[in-house]
Amino acid sequence: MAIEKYRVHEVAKDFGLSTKTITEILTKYATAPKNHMQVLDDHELSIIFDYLTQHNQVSGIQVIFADTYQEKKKEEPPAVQPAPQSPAQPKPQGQKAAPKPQSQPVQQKGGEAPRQQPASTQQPASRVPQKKIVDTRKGGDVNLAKYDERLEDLGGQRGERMQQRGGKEKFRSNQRKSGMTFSNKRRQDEAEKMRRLQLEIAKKAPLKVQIPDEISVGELASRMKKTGAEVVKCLMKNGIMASLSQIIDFDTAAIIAEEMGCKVEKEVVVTIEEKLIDAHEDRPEDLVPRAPVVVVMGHVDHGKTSLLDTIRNTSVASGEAGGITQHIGAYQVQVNGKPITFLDTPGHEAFTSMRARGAMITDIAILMVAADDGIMPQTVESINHAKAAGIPIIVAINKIDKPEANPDRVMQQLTEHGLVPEDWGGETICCKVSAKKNLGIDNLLEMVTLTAEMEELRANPNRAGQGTVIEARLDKGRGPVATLLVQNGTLKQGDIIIAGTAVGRVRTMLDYKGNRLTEAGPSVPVEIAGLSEAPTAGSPFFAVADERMARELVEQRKAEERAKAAAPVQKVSLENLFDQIRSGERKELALIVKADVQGSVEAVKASLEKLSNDEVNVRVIHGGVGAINESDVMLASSSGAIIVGFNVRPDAAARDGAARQNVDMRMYRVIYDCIDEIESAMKGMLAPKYREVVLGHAEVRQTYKVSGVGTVAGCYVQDGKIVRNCSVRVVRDGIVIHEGHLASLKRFKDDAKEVAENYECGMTVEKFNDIKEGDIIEGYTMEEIPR
Ligand SMILES: Nc1nc2c(ncn2[C@@H]2O[C@H](COP(=O)(O)OP(=O)(O)OP(=O)(O)O)[C@@H](O)[C@H]2O)c(=O)[nH]1
Repeated sequence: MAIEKYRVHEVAKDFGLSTKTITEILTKYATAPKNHMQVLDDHELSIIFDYLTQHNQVSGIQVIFADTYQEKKKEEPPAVQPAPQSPAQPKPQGQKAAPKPQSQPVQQKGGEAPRQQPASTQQPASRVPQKKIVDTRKGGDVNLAKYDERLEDLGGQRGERMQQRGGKEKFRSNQRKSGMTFSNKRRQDEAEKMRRLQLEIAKKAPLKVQIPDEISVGELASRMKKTGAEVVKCLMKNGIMASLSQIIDFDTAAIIAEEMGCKVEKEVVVTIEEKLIDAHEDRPEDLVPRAPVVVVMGHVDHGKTSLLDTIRNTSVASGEAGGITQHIGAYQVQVNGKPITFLDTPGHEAFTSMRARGAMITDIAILMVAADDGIMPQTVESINHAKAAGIPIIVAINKIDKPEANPDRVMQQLTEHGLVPEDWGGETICCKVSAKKNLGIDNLLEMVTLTAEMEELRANPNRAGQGTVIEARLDKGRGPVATLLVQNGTLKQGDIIIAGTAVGRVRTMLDYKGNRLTEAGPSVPVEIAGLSEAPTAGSPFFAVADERMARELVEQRKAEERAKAAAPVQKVSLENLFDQIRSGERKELALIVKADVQGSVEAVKASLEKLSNDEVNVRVIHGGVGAINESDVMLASSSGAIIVGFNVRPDAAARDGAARQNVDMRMYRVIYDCIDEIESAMKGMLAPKYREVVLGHAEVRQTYKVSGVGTVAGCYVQDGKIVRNCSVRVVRDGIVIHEGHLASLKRFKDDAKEVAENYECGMTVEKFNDIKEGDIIEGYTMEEIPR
């Protein structure tokens, strides 16, 4: 900005004062100017203006405005008519310079220089005696902006007047310089200063960076407006070696960003799911009691189905004889006016398979134990499944009508599994019932309602319905049909729902009896039609407001599913155990132990649990005798457990399930090996160099004793292949009875290198002759694991 010069003599001239007066003011209040040509700075000018203002007071600000107003009015007629400005104002004549209202009024005659006027610092005050007391600018607290505005106004008016009155060109140019230009300049100066200051502040204020949960180093650098090298260097300073493409977590990124002078804000990414699905927490005052959801578990033939049938049939009003026609996988009964929802899918498999998918739908488990049979392997499984889910167990000791029933023995056995009956001072409710004869069922149901009351099960019926898919199928006439359990809110006919990868409107809604419903509240099971496809059991469903967005979410889920299928991830394995412990992800190592004899189960369980240390707790969530089955795999999958087998093998379904669900199964023959391996894995010292690769299985169909050779097994290769010299194990009823090598492999009379699936062959096992018909010979090799 060009700064115009304003000299002593120009100031004097503009104010109609002598150079001497100005010089005197400056000498008194600042430094004396060298001569009349000296350029004055802002400070000096302020002093002069202040001084003149103080010594040329007006009676009120309105006087000035009144003057201005009147003067303007007067200017309207073409003839220049000096008019009395105010009674106090001296009358100027003709083209004489107008008096300055707030400063020195100057009386000039003709072209006479104002300098000729005798002037002193005292003089102006005496010349405007009528204009009194308006001084707002005393002391250092000067409002410059206001001051400038006044000055500009005055200057502007005077310039205008001068022009009107044919004032000199020179005067006008001075006027511009002194009044208008000067104040504009000052104002611009101020504005410029302000802008610079703001810029400076903005520069100094820390840069705000938004950081998501995970961010690549390169992206972080660009968000912080820094170079990648600077960020990498800062990371290294903090002991983190990371390349530009490496992903770092929010905490690390935040530390780095703060260290580099940025202000960190967490970037919240709102997904379609978050936008679409109402997941707000209910306020306690909105919650009302809801019916408990009960599942019946137990060993085969202990009476689960009979119990469910009895409960269902007795609950049906006599008028509805003929029972329930519509079977929808869940039903509700009323006990003393209180509803109980039963999942009509007996067995823990269904229960655990849902839990494996993250669906926690049951509140209470009824454990059926036949009084004549006692606790059996599946009873133990059921106990452990319910315990893993953390739900209360009510024991129904069934078949008490049988003469051989021995409920006390059952109770004794229960204590061995951590369920101490109430009668014996424990907390487990045990009810003696007969499902067949309908004995004690009422009491059992009452116990269920009591337990439910203790659990304080609540839900909010006044929100959009949500819950879990219990089962779904494709009906020929009705299309995809799903049984849903509403867990919170109220599901209404016509609602748009999304369940896993299925979406659609609730076209029809039926209760378990087949009656049409228009709405269903919490804990109510319903069968609905109207979905685009049959959703998977265990999928959560939600009633949503926006169908288009719901369809978009379904597409997204389908794409995610495809991507997941392409890249399976191992949930927990001995290989990744240490990493998970180190990263704090895992605080507990859950194990399922299966062995050939109960003694081994107990021994292994005790030894493994002793491995617990400060960082990780080792817990055997289930132990049992026999081959590893699908149920074990499901429990492992839903609980994030590793399966440990001793002298047992997984059956075909378990093998498939484990492969599908990435469950780690470890087989051992010696307890010591198992303890050693798990201990090493926990310390991160596991160095498994070899992995077992199962080649195939052959069933022994016939055996021949050949003298000098031993027992020859005539086999049929069921799957895979058997290769000569491969390692084999002989498995009888799921239990490994021998491990060794093949001694010979023949097709008819010839030696064979390998025998493929569906072919017969003869084989002998090195140093083992106790082969029997029905044994399974599993061929395997050890393969090096690339590290
Ligand atoms: N005496 C007597 N028999 C019963 C009782 N409850 C069930 N049974 C019988 O026990 C057998 C098995 O009963 P289910 O209800 O099918 O047993 P489950 O546990 O559902 O069996 P799975 O479905 O095979 O797992 C049937 O023959 C029933 O009649 C009972 O209270 N008393």
